[in-house]
Amino acid sequence: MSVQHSAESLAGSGANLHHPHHPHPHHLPLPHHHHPHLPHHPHLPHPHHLPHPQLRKEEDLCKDGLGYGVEEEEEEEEEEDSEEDISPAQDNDKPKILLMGLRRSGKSSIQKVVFHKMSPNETLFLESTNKIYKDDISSSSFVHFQIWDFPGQVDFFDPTFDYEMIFRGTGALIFVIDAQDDYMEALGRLHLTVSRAYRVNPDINFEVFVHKVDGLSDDHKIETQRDIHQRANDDLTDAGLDKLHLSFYLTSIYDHSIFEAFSKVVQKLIPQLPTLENLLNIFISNSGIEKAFLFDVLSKIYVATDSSPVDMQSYELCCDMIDVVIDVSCIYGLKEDGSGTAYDKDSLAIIKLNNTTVLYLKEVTKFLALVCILREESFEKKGLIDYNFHCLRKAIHEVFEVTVVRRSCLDDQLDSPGCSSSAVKAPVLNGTPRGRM
Ligand SMILES: Nc1nc2c(ncn2[C@@H]2O[C@H](COP(=O)(O)OP(=O)(O)OP(=O)(O)O)[C@@H](O)[C@H]2O)c(=O)[nH]1
Repeated sequence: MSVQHSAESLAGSGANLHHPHHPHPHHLPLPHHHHPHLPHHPHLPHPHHLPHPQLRKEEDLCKDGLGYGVEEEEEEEEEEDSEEDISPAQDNDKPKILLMGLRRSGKSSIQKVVFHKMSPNETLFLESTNKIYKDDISSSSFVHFQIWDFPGQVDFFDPTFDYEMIFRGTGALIFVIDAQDDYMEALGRLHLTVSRAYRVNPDINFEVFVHKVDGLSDDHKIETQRDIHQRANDDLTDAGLDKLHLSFYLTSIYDHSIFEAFSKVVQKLIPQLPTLENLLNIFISNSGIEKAFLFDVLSKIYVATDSSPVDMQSYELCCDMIDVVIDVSCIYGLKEDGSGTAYDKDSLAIIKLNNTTVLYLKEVTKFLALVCILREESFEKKGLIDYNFHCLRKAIHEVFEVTVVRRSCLDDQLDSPGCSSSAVKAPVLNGTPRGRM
């Protein structure tokens, strides 16, 4: 059970509901901390089919005399839909994201803050990681992968460390550099790590988090990133690895930058991204919406957004909206005995800010929510928005249903005795053929 609510004038300016250096509201010890009530479920990806969303402009709706009537009729269908397991990957098909970097660079903190709702201040007490820690994100989230947190002192020359096996099944390698520390040693380690990984699997996405930038001034941040970028790329050029591409992000666990960076890392691993982006573009342009994000509710990673640029304030505002909705639902939406879920198919929230901005959140799947930012005038056409949302939701379900069908066909083929496994190509994730591990 969830709470539907509309809160007027929640934030003064409509932005920045929290200060970066204070614990974020979602880190306060509210009941959703571990999201115990978010449902649990299975998964899948790969659509190559763009469903026709049939979104409508206002005139079309009026012409047909459609609107809520149609929505109500189809509501029952939707209920069934939302019980289905729709998410991007099957167990065998989970991409791995590796977190590497020197000791104390912040790897475990990143993993705990983004995926386990740990408060940034609590990370001060994290103990050093001594062995590879594997975290399976799939049971509670749409984003479906394993994160492997490595100890800082990984030794590539240790014969018990089978780095070939590890890199072969990897979708993304995140290398964390402590920007508050002298980073020359980290750069040497970065070079060694990425060059080894690249030789084993050139399809890995190499992501460099220039981390702990909360302690740096804006100018210093940019200068540090430029310097690290330059040195890392020079090292690669000297080693003849010009084709190895590194992406850089300025991150901190004390603000939303770590969630934003992780969103971008994860998006590169979602094959349906262009389709989702396209659907969101059609949706916003037909509904008078300024910006729309498709969020993984648990992690607050945005799985997709329309193609207009993302500004940090809008992203933060939408993250805060998710926190508010889940917190209110946890407090007032559960049954007395604590049963029920804080996020379900009825989850819907509208928040009107006092600067004529409206925030609109609605459930899309068990794990995904659409969060939109729009102007008050556009919200007058709420019927149109609701109708178009209904079409968008259906299309998103179709995108992942197609994938489920494709996957199960592929599995049938692999299992059938007449079919040699070599006759069927291994599933490809972002160009990375993945063996079953
Ligand atoms: N200021 C600041 N400190 C951070 C940030 N992220 C992590 N830290 C701190 O950095 C310290 C080390 O963090 P860990 O997450 O344990 O580092 P690690 O890389 O996992 O360390 P090992 O397990 O030894 O490899 C902790 O005290 C964290 O609180 C950040 O964004 N900003």
